[in-house]
Amino acid sequence: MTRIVLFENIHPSALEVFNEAGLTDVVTYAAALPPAELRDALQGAELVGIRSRTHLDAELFSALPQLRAVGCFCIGTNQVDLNTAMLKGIPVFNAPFSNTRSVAELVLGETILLLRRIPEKNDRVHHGHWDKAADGAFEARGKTLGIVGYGNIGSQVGILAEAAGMRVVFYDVEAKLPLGNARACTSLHQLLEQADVVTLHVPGGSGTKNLVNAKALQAMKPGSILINASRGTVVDIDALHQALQSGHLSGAAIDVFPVEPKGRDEALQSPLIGMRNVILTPHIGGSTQESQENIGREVAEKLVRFVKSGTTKGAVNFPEVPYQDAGGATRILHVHRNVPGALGTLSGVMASHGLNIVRQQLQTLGEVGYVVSDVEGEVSDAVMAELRASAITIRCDRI
Ligand SMILES: NC(=O)C1=CN([C@@H]2O[C@H](COP(=O)(O)OP(=O)(O)OC[C@H]3O[C@@H](n4cnc5c(N)ncnc54)[C@H](O)[C@@H]3O)[C@@H](O)[C@H]2O)C=CC1
Ligand SMILES: O=C(O)C(=O)COP(=O)(O)O
Repeated sequence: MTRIVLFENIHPSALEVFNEAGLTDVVTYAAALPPAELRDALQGAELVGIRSRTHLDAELFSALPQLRAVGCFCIGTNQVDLNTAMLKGIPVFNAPFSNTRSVAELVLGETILLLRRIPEKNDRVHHGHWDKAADGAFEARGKTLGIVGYGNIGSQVGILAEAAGMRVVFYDVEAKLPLGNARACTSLHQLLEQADVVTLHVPGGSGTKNLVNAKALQAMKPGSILINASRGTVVDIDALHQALQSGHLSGAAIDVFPVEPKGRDEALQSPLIGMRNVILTPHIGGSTQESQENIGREVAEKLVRFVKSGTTKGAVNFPEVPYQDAGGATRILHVHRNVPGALGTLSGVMASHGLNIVRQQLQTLGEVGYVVSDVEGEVSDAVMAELRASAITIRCDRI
């Protein structure tokens, strides 16, 4: 029985998908666990499901030789050591689209609220003040929204913002098709110096660490606004604090932080706490009923298809072998070091045991190759043992 362990309150739609597929050994945890507890909880697990708060590092992968695949029930995969997972023959799947609309809607809402200084006005009314004034309050119509990272989320934010009458510019390291009337900037600086509101939608990781630093903040227009619902590492939070305190920026909405609380009962530590016209949210950009239900289903289906057929389509770190029906044959999933003659070595072992290959697919990615072979008849334990013992083999399974 395939043991599946799910963390971080993954939506029950995932459980439904696993159960419908006959995978009923599912253990669920409501929260992310610290490293030692995480390792214990994962003993014997073949599949693991996480969201953005569970870190799967090289040490953990080494302690879990039975682990076959990882499902990130979110978009970001920077919390997983993807390279180590690949070298150990473990594909990592995610849900690249399901929560993108939720983030985009939140960003549009925050744009309008911050332009009107609503966080500050809301707080004042709650504390017995009635400052009825138009000072510092602006319409979104006619303002310029600068989108940094024009991928699945950034491009949707642009469409929603244009519907509200905003002018949209974007900056991306890759060439992108501008949607609606959006215009591409040739540099981050060009975007920063013209946008009234800057919103960040780049991935986390070393390539975007402190992308918005003191210099970038200084380049932004006086009185402009920063929104970050991407990753906490993208913004130098102390520099942002300074820019807000000096009044150079008039507001900010921050959903993600360099260090985030580990659970419900831990308070966020941030210099931004208590600042005027600053919205702080607990990393809920993608947290809606709709998105979580869809993500639960989407990622669970990818894991089920991998377990049942070996397909790695949609894996973010692994050679992608598309789905193909096994047509009654026995299927051998072989992950190997990508060296010359690997396919010949593998086929040679099968031939020496009289196995006839009816279908075979090979894909490679960097140092790893993945072969899905359909063979006639039974595949004995002796064949599997010989395949596993080969010097090129990383892992080998039979379906
Ligand atoms: N706050 C939340 O709850 C959520 C946060 N996210 C975060 O949002 C990020 C973006 O999500 P998607 O739009 O779906 O990703 P995506 O991969 O579709 O788009 C990211 C874009 O950023 C661009 N990019 C990469 N490095 C860049 C750089 N240095 N400067 C400018 N552009 C750069 C890429 O070329 C790509 O077009 C995710 O990686 C995740 O970290 C995603 C979902 C929910
Ligand atoms: O999808 C992402 O990358 C997110 O940041 C959302 O993460 P979460 O599932 O809310 O922990």
